Amino acid sequence: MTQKLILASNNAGKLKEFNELLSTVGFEVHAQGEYDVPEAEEPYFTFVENALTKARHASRLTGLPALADDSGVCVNALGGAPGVFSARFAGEPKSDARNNEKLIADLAAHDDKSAYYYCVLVFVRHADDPQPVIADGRWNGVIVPEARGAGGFGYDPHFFIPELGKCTAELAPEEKNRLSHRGQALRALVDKLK
Ligand SMILES: O=P(O)(O)OP(=O)(O)OP(=O)(O)OC[C@H]1O[C@@H](n2cnc3c(O)ncnc32)[C@H](O)[C@@H]1O
Ligand SMILES: [Mg+2]
Repeated sequence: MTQKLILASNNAGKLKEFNELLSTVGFEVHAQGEYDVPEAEEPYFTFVENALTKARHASRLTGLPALADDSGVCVNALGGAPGVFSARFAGEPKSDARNNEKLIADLAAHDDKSAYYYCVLVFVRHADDPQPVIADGRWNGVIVPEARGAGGFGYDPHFFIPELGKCTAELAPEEKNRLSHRGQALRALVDKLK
């Protein structure tokens, strides 16, 4: 039996990756936008609290199980910034282009360009689920000043994987999903749901 699930996100890049990742796992996936769920507040300083809030919000408004993702890029020389603030690093309105510009400018004076993507997923069976299912994933890379590639979203044109010699925007969708923080987290989550 397929189980209906709400993806508690408005980010088109994430939704595309989740549709690819979840297509094989027996869930009928609906973005929260299909149910007119507005964006939830993300007031917290931890990924897990923001993800839990987003999942509960979507589940409360739809009456369905919900999966939320809170993620970001954490840059070591910047003390882990932009981290939980990745989506709005350069302020409102959200803009990948301005976020990337600010990241490159802030890092220009630093030799250490190492960074990692981090993703927490939270699944709730209902809005007040006392046992949310939580999984995370991490993907190490290096921030490069020149944009490369047209795939992915967000910081992908500047997130370089030394072992592949490519930025994550240069990867085929399947390759990104196989390696990414989100792919790792989703496989761990699905294992916990079995
Ligand atoms: O909250 P929702 O609606 O899911 O969408 P969002 O874009 O606001 O998502 P987050 O609050 O979790 O912020 C995550 C940001 O981190 C960045 N990010 C996360 N995963 C990424 C990935 O796989 N590739 C590139 N950038 C990523 C990107 O800038 C995202 O906007
Ligand atoms: Mg957000």
